[in-house]
Amino acid sequence: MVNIGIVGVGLVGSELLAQLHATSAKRLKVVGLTNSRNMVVSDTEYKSLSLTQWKQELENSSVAADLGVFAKYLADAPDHSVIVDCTASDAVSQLYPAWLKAGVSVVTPNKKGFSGSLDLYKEIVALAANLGPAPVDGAKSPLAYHESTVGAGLPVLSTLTDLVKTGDEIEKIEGIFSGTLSYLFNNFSSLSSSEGSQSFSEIVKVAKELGYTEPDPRDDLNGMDVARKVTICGRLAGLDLDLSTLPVENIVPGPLQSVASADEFMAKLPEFDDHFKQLNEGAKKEGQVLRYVGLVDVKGGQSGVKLLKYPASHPFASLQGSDNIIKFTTKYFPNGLIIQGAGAGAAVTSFGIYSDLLKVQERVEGF
Ligand SMILES: NC(=O)C1=CN([C@@H]2O[C@H](COP(=O)(O)OP(=O)(O)OC[C@H]3O[C@@H](n4cnc5c(N)ncnc54)[C@H](OP(=O)(O)O)[C@@H]3O)[C@@H](O)[C@H]2O)C=CC1
Ligand SMILES: N[C@@H](CC=O)C(=O)O
Repeated sequence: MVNIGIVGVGLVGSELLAQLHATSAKRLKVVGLTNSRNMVVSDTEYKSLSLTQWKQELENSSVAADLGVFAKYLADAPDHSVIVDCTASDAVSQLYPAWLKAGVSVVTPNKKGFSGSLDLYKEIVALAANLGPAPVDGAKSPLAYHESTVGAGLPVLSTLTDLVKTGDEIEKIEGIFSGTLSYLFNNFSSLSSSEGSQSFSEIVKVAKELGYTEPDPRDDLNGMDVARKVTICGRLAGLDLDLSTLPVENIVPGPLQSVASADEFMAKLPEFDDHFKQLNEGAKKEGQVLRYVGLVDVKGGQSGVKLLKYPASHPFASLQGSDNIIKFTTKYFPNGLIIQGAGAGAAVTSFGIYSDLLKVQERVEGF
């Protein structure tokens, strides 16, 4: 039996609990939940918390959130424990090394720990038995899985890891890595779209309502979400990519880059609809569409993130909905290995996290 503690029960964390409940996961047991205010943990016997009443129990809990106490509770469990970080918090990701050192595995869709400081990344890799050279010691070995940090539930990182481990040589990884920006430009910049269709700001609003955006949608439009995914893939492919030096095209209009809150940003975005309309019309006149792409250029050193134009015949031009498309060009796959599908939203993200939890459970229990 594997104990699970979930940090962050917003959109993605709640959906994960719903998926665990719907499938009555037999060898996974949720024993702790915390948001930034309150926490609940089970008793000393680590019984499962209620997967139907958890919201009320967390809201009514008189125990203040304390990630130190939360992690110790999980580390003290008789069976293997996993902390699932479903926040977008940098501060929470800084705690992964301490959790791993205490023997607790980490599963997360949070990109911060794997794309932030290279030192933190290398420390996590060195401590997790599945990522680095740490000795594997059966059920005690802590593991770290983060499939949902790139492409939500799409098998992007597991495929990349397998290619690297089996001796393939990655030349480049390119694609549309953002569900939000895919949805935005698929709907806004199509050669068949009629005049007077939805404005740019209206489509951003829908993407937010559909759960595709980051908690703060500026993190999507400023390119940082894609830059983080490019950094994560680049590091797995052997590059020491760093966000501070990666070229990133920020498409947030200048005057909106410094507004105080996400709400103010959303309220002012309609003032810039004409700016985006003109960009789109420029592309249309050339018979092209706009697409926001990321590139990991292992051989050529040109990794980065940009808004580019593509003709209708290009595969990026005909994507649907929030789909991501990621193409690996490698020694084994000189014509490309392509992964495509829904790349954002609570259901697919939680599917990726749940699959990672099953990998931990299979690895520590052997079935
Ligand atoms: N939406 C998607 O399609 C995808 C999302 N992701 C990632 O999933 C993660 C979660 O996203 P989402 O569910 O939309 O985010 P939400 O904003 O809906 O939820 C975040 C949760 O984290 C909690 N939280 C924040 N800081 C802390 C803290 N310091 N300690 C404890 N809890 C904290 C919040 O608590 P409180 O309410 O108290 O503030 C809230 O419960 C993000 O990292 C995102 O990038 C990854 C792939 C796809
Ligand atoms: N905001 C992100 C969510 C998944 O990582 C996106 O739009 O792709």
